[in-house]
Amino acid sequence: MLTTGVMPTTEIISTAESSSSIPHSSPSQAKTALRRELKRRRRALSPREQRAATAQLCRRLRTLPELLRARRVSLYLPMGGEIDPQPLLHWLYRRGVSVYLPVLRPFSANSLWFVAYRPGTPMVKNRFGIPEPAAAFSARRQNRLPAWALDALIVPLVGFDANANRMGMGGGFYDRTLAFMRYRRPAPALIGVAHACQQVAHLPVEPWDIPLTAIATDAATVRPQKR
Ligand SMILES: Nc1nc2c(c(=O)[nH]1)N(C=O)[C@@H](CNc1ccc(C(=O)N[C@@H](CCC(=O)O)C(=O)O)cc1)CN2
Ligand SMILES: Nc1ncnc2c1ncn2[C@@H]1O[C@H](COP(=O)(O)OP(=O)(O)OP(=O)(O)O)[C@@H](O)[C@H]1O
Repeated sequence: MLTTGVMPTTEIISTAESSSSIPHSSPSQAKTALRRELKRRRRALSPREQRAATAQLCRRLRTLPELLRARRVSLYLPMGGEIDPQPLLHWLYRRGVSVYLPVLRPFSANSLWFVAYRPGTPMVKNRFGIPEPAAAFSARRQNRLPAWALDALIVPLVGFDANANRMGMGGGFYDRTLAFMRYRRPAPALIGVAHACQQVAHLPVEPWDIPLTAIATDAATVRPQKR
């Protein structure tokens, strides 16, 4: 359901590109307005609503087969009202799963590395103010993995729809990092997570979008219909 009133859905859909090349155009006004509205919605949740949503989300994530069989998992540290996957950490550590965080890759615009996150990992804030493993720690090869070596990624979403299409922060970080998934198998499971209130009726599918395996919220699990 598109309850934002920011833009008619048809206008949002009409911004989808049909070409297979990856244009470096600025995002459409409709997409920018929708992103702003969805970020406002999640920031508007009270601390109590945030805590309840996080607990429900993590309960749901613990039942997903993709996470039950994963040995190497990435998650993220939340900002700006994002739903918090951190209660999952103890469950993962207890089961001997290796946990990784996304780190902004140096010398490679808008793409990510995944760096080991365990007790004692030295942390700094990145340019967006999000804590991430410190540069010297991330620089050591034994502390990091490329995305293809993970079994599952928990991916933060700004918006999603009933067909598990996603919208992120707009930097193209995850799409660039996961672009290999178009040709390389096996590929990690991609589990998008968001608050239920971040669902909209339809999102445009961009040529560079990498499809998610599933989306989990505090209220539901959404899987893409057969393509
Ligand atoms: N928690 C978290 N970590 C993450 C991501 C994310 O979406 N959430 N990312 C997913 O790609 C990557 C970082 N990408 C980002 C892309 C854009 C902005 C950004 O535009 N920030 C605004 C303020 C935030 C807001 O508008 O709410 C800014 O710095 O001005 C932040 C992170 C890796 N780590
Ligand atoms: N594989 C890629 N190679 C080059 N540019 C890319 C690639 N994927 C996405 N981009 C660029 O990134 C920009 C942001 O894309 P989009 O608006 O879809 O971000 P998003 O999916 O919301 O962000 P994120 O992936 O960080 O969650 C677009 O301008 C797009 O051209």
